[in-house]
This record gives sequence, structure tokens and C-alpha cells, in this order.
Amino acid sequence: MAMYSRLPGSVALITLQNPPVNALSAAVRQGIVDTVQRALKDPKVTSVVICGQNGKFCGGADIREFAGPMLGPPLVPMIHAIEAVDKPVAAAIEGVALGGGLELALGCHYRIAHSKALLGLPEVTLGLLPGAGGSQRLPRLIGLTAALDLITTGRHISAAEALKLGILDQVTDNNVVDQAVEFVRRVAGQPLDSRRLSTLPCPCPPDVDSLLDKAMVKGMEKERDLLTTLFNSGQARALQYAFFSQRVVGKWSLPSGASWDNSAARTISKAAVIGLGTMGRGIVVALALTGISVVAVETQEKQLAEASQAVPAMLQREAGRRSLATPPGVISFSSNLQDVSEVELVIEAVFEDMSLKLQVFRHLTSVCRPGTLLCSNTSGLDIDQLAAVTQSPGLVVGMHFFAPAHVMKLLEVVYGPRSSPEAVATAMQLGKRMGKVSVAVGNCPGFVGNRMLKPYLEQANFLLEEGATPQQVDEALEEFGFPMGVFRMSDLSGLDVGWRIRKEAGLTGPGVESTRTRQGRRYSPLPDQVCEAGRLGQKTGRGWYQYDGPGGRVARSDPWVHIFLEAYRAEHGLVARSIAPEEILERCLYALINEGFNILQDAMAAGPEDIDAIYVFGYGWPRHHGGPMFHAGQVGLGRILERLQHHHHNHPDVPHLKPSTLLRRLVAVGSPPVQTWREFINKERVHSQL
Ligand SMILES: C[C@H](O)[C@H](C)C(=O)SCCNC(=O)CCNC(=O)[C@H](O)C(C)(C)COP(=O)([O-])OP(=O)([O-])OC[C@H]1O[C@@H](n2cnc3c(N)ncnc32)[C@H](O)[C@@H]1OP(=O)([O-])[O-]
Repeated sequence: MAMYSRLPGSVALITLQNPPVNALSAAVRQGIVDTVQRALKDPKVTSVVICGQNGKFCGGADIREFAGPMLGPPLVPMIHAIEAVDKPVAAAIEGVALGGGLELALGCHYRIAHSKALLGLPEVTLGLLPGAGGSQRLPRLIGLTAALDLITTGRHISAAEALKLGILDQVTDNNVVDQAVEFVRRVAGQPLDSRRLSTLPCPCPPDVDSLLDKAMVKGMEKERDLLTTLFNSGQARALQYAFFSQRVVGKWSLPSGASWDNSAARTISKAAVIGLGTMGRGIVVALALTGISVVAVETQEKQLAEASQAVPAMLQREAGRRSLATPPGVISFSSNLQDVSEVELVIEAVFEDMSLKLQVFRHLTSVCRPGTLLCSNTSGLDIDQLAAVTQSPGLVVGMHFFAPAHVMKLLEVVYGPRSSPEAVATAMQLGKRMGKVSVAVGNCPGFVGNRMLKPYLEQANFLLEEGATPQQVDEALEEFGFPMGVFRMSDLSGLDVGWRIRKEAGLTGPGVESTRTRQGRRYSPLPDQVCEAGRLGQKTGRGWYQYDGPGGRVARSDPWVHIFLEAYRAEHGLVARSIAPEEILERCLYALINEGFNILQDAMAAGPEDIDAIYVFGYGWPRHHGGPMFHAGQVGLGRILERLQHHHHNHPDVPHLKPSTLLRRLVAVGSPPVQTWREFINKERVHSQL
């Protein structure tokens, strides 16, 4: 896990070996201790270089070890021992030096990096802090202000910035190990005192200096104590879980057995987008940013004219914000569907109306050349129904983007029963190329994200009927960590979005009685009536809140809403009661989580990590709560079950509160940790008990 080799010119080379990122696992740490000792004892060795295998120096401590007991030699004394060595030790950095990887490099006397390397102390993104001397050595190297910026943001910096800050001694475009070897040969025999960072005073305002010097030893102890506390904090576990679940979803699998490692993806170089509304424009930009050339089609002249102005500006802005690996693809605009005959993949993004989408797919299947993938950006309509009208249903998948499509990281790739593994693999890979977190989901109404959102919204509306205000519901959810509560979010996205879907489903509209039940289930006509009053949210300046005119962003309480709610309750004989934030959270979040269990039971998501990645990256679920399913495990499945039973008992006409069979089964087997549910579900499915 750390290879020792002797190079000409009395240099010892220590190579970290722990693919894929040379994380500092117990074995690697032991390897470093042993090889440093060996270099120290070898009289022929006058200098040492430490590098990483496979073009990566070191991605930090091994996050996988955090859940269990810390085995092997601890990092802090290991790095101290390197710093104390009386032969020059240089870190040869390529790829990444992150977290403990950078702290290891800071314990070396010199640091040489390849120009493309990234460095940083991202511990804060995992709910931790630099726990191997970084919070002490970095300020002594680059000053308190710069060090605090890197530690508190966790951001990665380029080799150029690291050189400028003083973290690096040299940057090279050549072979960094060769450069480091040459460097340590040159400095062999020079005094090392000034290179031992932990012994230096911290360059900061004199009044703090003396404190910091004394605090040095205490600082290390304090850092260790703090890190121990953080390691075990729920937030740190949630952030580490979120880190891994984002990577687990890339290893997708379908109930058919198709998966990421047995399905060939096609590399797309020319695509088309049909429909240039808000979503279509964002999708065009997201595709072009990957270097793909795009035919952007809109049949309505006015919309086409607006888009042909707006899209290049959006592309320029986004391209400016990112250091693109490849130049953006060329975008051509057209009003004629015939112009998509040569593309390899089409994304339909027309109005959310099934008859219109079917018409577009019928047209596409006759215009596009055989083998073209036909994708829909629908947010919940039946992908298989669209596939049925095409000549190659196997090449039809959903690519459900989230607004704004060129910014939001989530992409739901929806497979129907006929979607081929190649189509799914191609859409998943295309999403990754666009910088998205692609999640493969089954073809059920609302797919995964919106299917879970339905009971969440439903409970929020019921709570208004029972006495809560939009502010109280939003404040409870924002206190939990959502950037926006459900009513502020609805005002932002537009109340007419859901209203149109309910009208399409025959739940409201002219001729539908505005009662509080539909098909024997409780139903709240509240949002329908708010829409009927012309209050569609920010776009009309009025919704659940009031704004400074149409397009206003600042939500303010609106007396109209309170009067309306009082009149509504009186009309339906409802007596308002005071509702505690705990009940608001239970009713909204546990109904959402319960639907997540139903989704897993129906095999519409492969595992809890898929659902959690969808909610963290697409619905603003607070990352420090890991995701809805992770949170359920943190609360305790038995508690979730008991509370759902309680609320379902009080509201027997709300099926979404009926505890999922899978939830009951997991509680019955002792509520195993979330990381084991995937295996449990697969076993249960094999015994078809679900
Ligand atoms: C004491 C000290 O103060 C503290 C306490 C610490 O040091 S805490 C730890 C601090 N370090 C970090 O926060 C760095 C976290 N990693 C990353 O930011 C990225 O991984 C990357 C390094 C920029 C590479 O990105 P990538 O896009 O090229 O590949 P990938 O898909 O992301 O990752 C490729 C594979 O490597 C795995 N992996 C990456 N970093 C890992 C780590 N530190 N530990 C364990 N596994 C890791 C990852 O799960 C995936 O596994 P699999 O899915 O293949 O099975």
C-alpha cells in the first residue's frame, strides 16, 4: 500500500498505492510509516520523494473507514514523523492532494505539483475539519486569512493558485516525480528548520501570534478532540453518506438485470431539442456546454425568435462561469422538424400535454434516421405510451431535467419496460457529461421525485385546512433545512403547474364539484381555488404570499390568504387548531418518506441512495440530513412507522399515510442500516414477499 524504491542519486521514492485515489487507509498509513523509517535508516538515502500511483497523489483519509473503529497508525503522529525527518522529503503532487492528502504534503518539507493538480481541504463538505494538522500548518504557511478561506469553504484550488498562495514550491507541466527528484537532490543537505511548518510562528496579527504559538500543541489536541466529535455527529455521517450515494447512483441497475457495467453507451456528438420554452432552452445550453452540436427546434415563430436571442446569451454566461474542457457545441435554430434527420439523439421538451407529445414522437420517428434515441423531458407522463408510437420503442427513454436545466444537477433517466440497456446507458452517460447526477428510475406516474412530492404537498394543504398558515408550514420546513418551504417553492415554480396536472387528471376544473374528497380519498381543493382567484405565485405577484408585482421574489404574508382560509374552513365546517412544527414535519416528511418505501417496493428505484440523491440534488433536501431515506434511518424506522400509524389512524381517508409494507418488513427484521436495504429488498423480491 506504499511501495519503496531507490532511485539513482540516493533518492528514496515512496509511492502510495490504494486505487482509485490513494486514500489514506490503515494499510496505506502503515505503509508510509514503514517506508519512511526505511528511508531514514538507509545511509545511502539523502532525500525522499512521496508520490501517488495512477496519476493521483492522495484523495485524503479513507472515508469508508469513518464508520468503523480507526485501525492502523494515526495520521497526526505519522505526519509529524515525516516533518521531523532530517533528510529533505518532497511531495510530488499530481491529480489531487485533498484533505489528509494535502495535510500529508504539508508535513513534507517541499511540495512540487503538476500544473493540472487540484489541492484543497474539503473536510467541511463531509461535516468534518482538517484533522491531520492542516488547521495548524496551513495558516503557518499561507497566513490565517487565506487558510481560513480554504478550510471553511472546502474548495479545490488549482496548482497555479496554490503556488501563488505559497503552498507549492514548484509547478511543472512535465513529469512531476522527475521534477521532485531533481528538486530534492538539489536541496539535499540544506537546513530544514524553516521547512517544518508546525514549528513556525503563524503569520497573523501580532496580538494573536503569542496565543497561537502557545495554542500550537493545544491546537493539535483540540483539533483531534473536535474531529472525534465531528466524526460521530449525525451531520458528518449524513454528509459522508451523501458523498457515497452520489457515486452509487452511477452504478445503476435495472430490474431486467441490465446495469452500468454490462450496457454499452453511445457517445453523442449531435443532438436536437424540440420545444424552446424555459426547459428546452436550458437543455440546449446544457448539451452545448459539453461540446455537443445542437439543433434547437421551435415551431412557434415568436418563441423561436426569443429563444434564438436568449440561448446564445445563456450559453456565453455559463461558458464564462466554467472552465470548459472543450469549446461549446454549435447551436442551430429551426422551426422545421425535418432538420433533425441527422442527429443521434433528440430530447423533446414541449408543453406537458400527452397528446402534443405523442404527435411530436410520431413525427420524430418518421423524420429521424433509424437508431436515433428519442427522449422526453416529461416530468411524469408515461414514457411507454410515447415509446409505443415509435418504430424503435427500445430507443425511447425519459430524460427528466430540473429547472433551470443548465444549472440543476439532477437528471432522472426514466426507463420504460421496452427501453434498451443501450438507451439507458447512453442517457446516463450523457447526463454525466453534462455534469449532472444521473439517476435511473422506473416509469411510474411522477417517476421518483415528483411521485414522492405528491403526498408531501398534499399533507401541506391538509395542514392549512386544519389551522396552519403557509408561513408556519414553510418555517417548519426551512428550520429543518430546506432552502424553501413548500408554499414558497410552489409560488416560485407556479401554482398553475400542479393545477394543470390536476385538471388533466379530472380532479378539478369546470363541472367538477369542489368537495374535499375524490374517489373516496381526502382531497384539498384549496390550491385549485387559489388558482381560480388568479393567484399563480410569483409570476402573477400573488399566490400563497404576496410579492412586489408580477415576477417579484420577496414573499410577504398576504391578509387575503388568511381571510380566504378562514372562509374556506367556515364553508367546510372545519375548526382551526394550533399545529406544532413537529406535526408539520412528521406529516410532510414521513408521508414523503413512506412513498419512498413504496417506490423501492415497486422497484421504481434500485436503492435508497437513488432516492436520496434525487432529493438532495433535485428537491433541496438538506445535504446534512443525507436524504429522505437516510433520514428515516436516523430518526429510526420504528418511530417513523409508529408516527405514520398514528397519523393514518387520525386520517384514515389519506392512503399516503398508510405505512408501506417494506417499511413494516424492515422494522420487523430489526431496522437494519440504510446501506443494507438494497440487498434486503433484492432478497425479499427473490422470495417475492414484497
Ligand atoms: C484527516 C483529514 O483531515 C480528513 C479526515 C480527510 O481527509 S476527509 C477526506 C477528504 N477528502 C475528500 O473529501 C475527497 C473526496 N473525494 C473527491 O472529492 C473525489 O472523489 C476526487 C478525489 C476529486 C476524485 O473525483 P473523481 O470524479 O475523479 O472520482 P470519484 O467518482 O469522485 O471517486 C472515484 C472513487 O474513489 C472513491 N473515493 C474518492 N475519495 C475517497 C476517499 N477520500 N476515501 C474513500 N474513497 C474515496 C469514490 O467513492 C469513488 O469510489 P467508487 O464509486 O469508484 O467505488
